[in-house]
Amino acid sequence: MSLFKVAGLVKRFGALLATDHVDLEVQAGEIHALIGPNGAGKSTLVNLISGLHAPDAGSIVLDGVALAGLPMHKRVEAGLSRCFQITSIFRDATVRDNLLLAAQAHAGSSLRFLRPRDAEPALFEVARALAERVGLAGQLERIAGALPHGAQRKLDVALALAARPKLLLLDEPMAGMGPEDSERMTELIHSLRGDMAILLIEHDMKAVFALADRISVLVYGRVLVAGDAATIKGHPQVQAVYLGTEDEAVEATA
Ligand SMILES: Nc1ncnc2c1ncn2[C@@H]1O[C@H](COP(=O)(O)OP(=O)(O)OP(=O)(O)O)[C@@H](O)[C@H]1O
Repeated sequence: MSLFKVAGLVKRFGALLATDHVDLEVQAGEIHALIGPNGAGKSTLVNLISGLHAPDAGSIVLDGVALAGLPMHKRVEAGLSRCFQITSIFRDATVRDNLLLAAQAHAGSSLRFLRPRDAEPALFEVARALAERVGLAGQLERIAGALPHGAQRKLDVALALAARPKLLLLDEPMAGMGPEDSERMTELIHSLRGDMAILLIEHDMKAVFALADRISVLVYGRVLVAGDAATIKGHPQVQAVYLGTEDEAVEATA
């Protein structure tokens, strides 16, 4: 049984069908990439999943919990965590303070039974472990806004990991990165494999093909095809969408 399932999801913006009866399944521990040309509806789908938009129809289920209709914090409680295209860090605070805030926000019942004097070291340890997880253990005292772009994106991932998600949504984690930082981010995402399921929205095809167990191709709001990297690479309609003319792309989704 899949960990995460989207079925018949629809979102309209006026006359525009931005999400056209989308079905999507992510297995536990799987990295599932969502690709598609500009305007295909990737961000809209991610916004529906995370709760920024309300769907017009369809269901979104994570580990048996129906997410559609739940406020964002309830979705986080259900096991969903999201990294944003624009980083959500506190730029004037240190890396440690960013992580402490995130750790505290998600500590929930795990700290309730500790005395206050024991809770603080426990939070510091969570913050340290999160920094280590993303390769920022040596940067804890640095002001987050002064970190290089690649390190800020890593911090963003660490903040999302603080929620200990079952499903991590990564929205263009390589955006604005040079080849070296992209390579490092690919390694980081690879290191998360198995600990949680990941839904990866990314334009960097090298990273997508290196990481994804399965890929769904979105075109004009619809899933054109879903499959492993070999299936997607060899799919003539996908090639038409990416390499062909607009007409071919329209035919591909017809
Ligand atoms: N809030 C909105 N109001 C009206 N139309 C919208 C809104 N958000 C997105 N759209 C439209 O929905 C369609 C899908 O856009 P979306 O941003 O989801 O695509 P995308 O695949 O994420 O594109 P990109 O790769 O460029 O980020 C586009 O035609 C876009 O103009």
